[in-house]
Amino acid sequence: MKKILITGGAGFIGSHVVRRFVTTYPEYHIFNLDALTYAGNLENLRDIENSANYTFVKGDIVDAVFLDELFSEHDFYGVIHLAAESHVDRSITDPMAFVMTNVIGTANLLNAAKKSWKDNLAEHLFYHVSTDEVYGELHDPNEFFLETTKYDPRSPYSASKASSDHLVRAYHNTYKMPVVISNCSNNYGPNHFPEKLIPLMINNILNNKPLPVYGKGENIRDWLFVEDHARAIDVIFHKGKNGETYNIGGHNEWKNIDLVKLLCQIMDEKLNRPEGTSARLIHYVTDRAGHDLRYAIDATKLKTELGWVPSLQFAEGLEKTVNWYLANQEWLDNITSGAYSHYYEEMYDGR
Ligand SMILES: Cc1cn([C@H]2C[C@H](O)[C@@H](COP(=O)(O)OP(=O)(O)O[C@H]3O[C@H](C)C(=O)[C@H](O)[C@H]3O)O2)c(=O)[nH]c1=O
Repeated sequence: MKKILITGGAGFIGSHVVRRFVTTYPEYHIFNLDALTYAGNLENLRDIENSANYTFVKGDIVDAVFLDELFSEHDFYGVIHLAAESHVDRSITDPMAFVMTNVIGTANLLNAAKKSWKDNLAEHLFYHVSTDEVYGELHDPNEFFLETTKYDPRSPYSASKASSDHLVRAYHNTYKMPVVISNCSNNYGPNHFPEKLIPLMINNILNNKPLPVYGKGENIRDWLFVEDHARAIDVIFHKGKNGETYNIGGHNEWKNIDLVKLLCQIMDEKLNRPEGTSARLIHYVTDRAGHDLRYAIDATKLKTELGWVPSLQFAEGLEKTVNWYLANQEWLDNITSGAYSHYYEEMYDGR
């Protein structure tokens, strides 16, 4: 049985990747390593936690000694590295947390893998899951990020992810570690922590709280359903070429304000509220510092070389997402006011 280590598997994207691998590949044993910081939540994996091919390990990738011990205990065939601090706003107020986890943590993981795999390095794989934010921002509507686009990270978050991408490439070039990297656009779907735009808006609409739209709401993001991202990771892990980078995206660009208005409309329908009720909650607030204008990704390489395309239309994905939050209000309440609320209150100002 091949052992695979997935880091950050209790988080939003990580939990979807863990579920996909545990349920699709009984021939693998999946180890989910997660520090269970504020956004990691084992509730996300209740349905698969008793699977014979699944083990949860609590630990922090910043702890190099712990990682060395873990790698000496298990001969992992591969690593899929998703553990990261991911919220841009938090990176503006606390950049060092991002440097520690995203840069130092990734370096520790690469080192532990390199030491453990030294006798047969070529037979292993280190997969780094990254973001399209490393490419900076776009202004020309006809331009898209390509795998060859020069890195231009502009927030502490994206700079920390760019650094970790560079470290992974450095281990490939210097030590010949087999690696793949993917850079994905904005994800949405079930289990998304309600600090990010879509779940925050859903949560605030449910609770009749103001909907904070940064600046004029003109910034553009490309949205991809999280299960489509997990499927892309599966495809790249199995078929990606050693040393290559793959962009992943939904080809689904939305101005923030249009997306918020659409969510208001869907929520009014679902909650049987008169049309326009939720939209009245929209508040334009001070813009994010250094707010990137537009992210748009070209995922042609992934399509032509590995055959991946997104499976869900946005309308279908949003419908699924909203339905999930309505059916799982306890999950949301546990984070915002229940069992996990101290994290939410401490780390987030509760907008
Ligand atoms: C939370 C919030 C956000 N926004 C705006 C800011 C952005 O233009 C957009 C999406 O923000 P969010 O923080 O959800 O996501 P991004 O800053 O685009 O970054 C996300 O997508 C990339 C790919 C990652 O790699 C990040 O890890 C992930 O967090 O909505 C608002 O207007 N109001 C709000 O309350």
